Amino acid sequence: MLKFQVHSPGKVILHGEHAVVYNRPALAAVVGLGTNLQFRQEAGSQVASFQLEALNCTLEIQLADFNAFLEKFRSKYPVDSRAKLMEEVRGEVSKQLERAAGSTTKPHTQRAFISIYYLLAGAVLSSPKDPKLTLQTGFQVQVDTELNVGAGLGSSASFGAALAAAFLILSGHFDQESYLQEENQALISSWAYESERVNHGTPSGLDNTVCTYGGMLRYVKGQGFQSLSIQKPLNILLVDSRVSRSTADIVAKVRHLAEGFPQLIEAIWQACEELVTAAVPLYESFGNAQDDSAKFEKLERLFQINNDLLKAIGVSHPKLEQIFTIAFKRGFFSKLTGAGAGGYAIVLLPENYECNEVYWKLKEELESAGFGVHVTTAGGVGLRVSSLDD
Ligand SMILES: Nc1ncnc2c1ncn2[C@@H]1O[C@H](COP(=O)(O)OP(=O)(O)OP(=O)(O)O)[C@@H](O)[C@H]1O
Ligand SMILES: C[C@@](O)(CCO)CC(=O)[O-]
Repeated sequence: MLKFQVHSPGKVILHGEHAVVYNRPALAAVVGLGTNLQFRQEAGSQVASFQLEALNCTLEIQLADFNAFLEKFRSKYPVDSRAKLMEEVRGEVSKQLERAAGSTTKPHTQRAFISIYYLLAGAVLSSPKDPKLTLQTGFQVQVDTELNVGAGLGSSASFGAALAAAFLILSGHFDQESYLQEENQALISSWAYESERVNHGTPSGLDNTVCTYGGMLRYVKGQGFQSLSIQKPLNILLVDSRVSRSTADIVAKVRHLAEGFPQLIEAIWQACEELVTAAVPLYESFGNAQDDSAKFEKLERLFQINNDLLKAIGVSHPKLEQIFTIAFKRGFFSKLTGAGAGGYAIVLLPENYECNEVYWKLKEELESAGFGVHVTTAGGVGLRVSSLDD
């Protein structure tokens, strides 16, 4: 019986959030927090069951219903039509949820169920093993996460990448030994992107790419990415403003602003691009010299400029401003990350920050002001599959 686990990291955008939606480059990196998925096939079971800890719910799919759905889809559409598949899955899931719980299912749960059903059906329909593959053995999937959902750390892409890897292994696209091959990583990332599409209308593709491949990377929508060759991960403090918001809503508000003042906002995107260009060599050389303090100071300035540009497009929030002020007062530089209007801020931490008394004061002050604080690194490894003991 198939049994394995997947760890898929979350991400921070270091520079270029929002600008990336308008085809400008962004720099992003994985963080040391992520989603953990455990997959166990169960002999004799006819149910696929999903325990989603973050949403405090368990979702079930009866294999007989799922196989009937696949058969109907195959008879009506080309199996590689993702647009049709998403449409059909939305209909099927809302029927199933209505049957199970009336109309009481929360939006997060509904979206998670659509992602699960869509990615599972997509992986099985495109199986290289058998064009008529159906699921014969039930399984249990347990998903735990260290990422807050809807806070800018890419929980949806991390969740989608973990599901994609599990379902692609289940349907024979690759196995635990070959998932790191280039074409298999590209497949995981492309299905994680599909999961993102369930949540946002037009994601840039940045989040699923960085979660899958890891490290730190420069990304341009529609053009792919380049991995930065960093010497070592960067130390950062993630600060949770505890203000939740919807990425899709904020992206829509920024689009409205950009339509109202096209040249002005275009100039901001141009500045964001220059910022990424200036930042890349700094990140790539950081850590290769005895004394990095001059480079670190430049990075701090770039953090500040980037944050001010994001404030200019209206995606800050009074709680984020409070975080920036506390950090600045203690001599640290910070910026919002991701969509903004809440979610997380990142504070840049110097080498040996633990030996610095001011760091501990900063942490204490942020915590007593009610913010969630988590020290981590930016730029570690991407999605990993490993074996699972009982
Ligand atoms: N651990 C999880 N378990 C179940 N569903 C999850 C989990 N993490 C994310 N999701 C799904 O992702 C959706 C959240 O997506 P959203 O894009 O709003 O947040 P995010 O990815 O954390 O933020 P951002 O895209 O700004 O980084 C949820 O509605 C849910 O469907
Ligand atoms: C705001 C945004 O740039 C980042 C969200 O994490 C939107 C996107 O890239 O899709």
